[in-house]
Amino acid sequence: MSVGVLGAGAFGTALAIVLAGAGRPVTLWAREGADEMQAARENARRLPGPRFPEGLRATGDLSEAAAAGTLLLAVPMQRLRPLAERHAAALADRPLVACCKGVELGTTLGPAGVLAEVVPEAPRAVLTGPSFAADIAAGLPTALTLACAEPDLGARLQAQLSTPTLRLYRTEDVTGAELGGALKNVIAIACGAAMGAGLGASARAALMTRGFAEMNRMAQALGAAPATLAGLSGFGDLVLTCTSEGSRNYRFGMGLAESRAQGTEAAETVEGAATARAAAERARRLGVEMPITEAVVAVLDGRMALNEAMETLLARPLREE
Ligand SMILES: NC(=O)C1=CN([C@@H]2O[C@H](COP(=O)(O)OP(=O)(O)OC[C@H]3O[C@@H](n4cnc5c(N)ncnc54)[C@H](OP(=O)(O)O)[C@@H]3O)[C@@H](O)[C@H]2O)C=CC1
Ligand SMILES: O=C(CO)COP(=O)(O)O
Repeated sequence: MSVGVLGAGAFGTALAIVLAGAGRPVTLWAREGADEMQAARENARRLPGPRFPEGLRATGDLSEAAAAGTLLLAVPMQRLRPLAERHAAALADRPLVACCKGVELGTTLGPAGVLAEVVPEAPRAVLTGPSFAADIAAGLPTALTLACAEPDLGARLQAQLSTPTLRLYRTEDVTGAELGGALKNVIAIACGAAMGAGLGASARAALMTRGFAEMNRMAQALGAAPATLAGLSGFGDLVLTCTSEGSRNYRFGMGLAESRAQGTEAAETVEGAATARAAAERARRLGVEMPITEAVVAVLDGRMALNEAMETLLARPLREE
């Protein structure tokens, strides 16, 4: 089965490389620079280094990629709706796998919810979990979650998108999988800020653990299963992103501590910034407490300095774990 990847950022390119390397014919659509990539056999701008396998073709013509049997949508979360709206007709009749992590500003929907609104007739799934694009493209072992509410389609996509180095686990809990992938980026910003401020590894462990608790509160309020949050898409991705400077969200948090990140959200893809705001809004509406997320938003919006945010978290009433 052929695969079309829409969005030639780091992640889309890495997925295209590993799938083509495993023998799937893959067409990678880039809105800019496709001819250069196709000639150089490399995405020098977004994922420099890894070479394109023979079965990978880059194109600037979306309809070529959209003709594939399965489509992976690998653009940042806040860009998913404009992309899907613009190309709704081309996306309408084949499985769409959203590969973005986040909550949409305004609607507070995840990627599956956005696709359900824009292209309701297309079967959909979400691919999420702990993986850096560079690791996937280098053929390093990686395990991800493929979430699909339709079990038969989920099983087909799991088989189609697994390779000898990219191992997919399946779940029908789409809400849990997408919230795990979205909310861990907010906690990664908090952890990066704590480490950047020199608060130490114990403080980071506390933020990860209490962050995981608030991820679970939000997810369960929306009907997700705790087991999904404990899996690759929640706990797994939280661990990766909160402990590695390979993460853009974590690095962005470190930058906040050094007062050099405010206003730089647009410089690279930092999904946790918009997601923190959207998740905090959703949590307030649901009556769910998310103190770390609220603290991240307060710092991002310039309403609190980082040390004030930490003091506010530490001054919360003592309670049972
Ligand atoms: N990088 C990683 O390690 C991982 C990323 N992800 C997720 O994948 C998603 C994408 O991230 P990533 O690939 O890293 O991001 P990048 O910043 O590397 O690339 C984003 C890509 O999206 C393209 N894009 C943005 N807006 C549009 C649009 N309206 N139409 C078409 N293309 C558009 C950009 O095009 P252009 O180049 O022309 O600007 C760029 O190629 C995020 O949700 C991220 O959380 C998930 C796991 C791992
Ligand atoms: O989602 C990721 C790892 O699973 C990538 O993390 P960043 O977006 O923070 O770089």
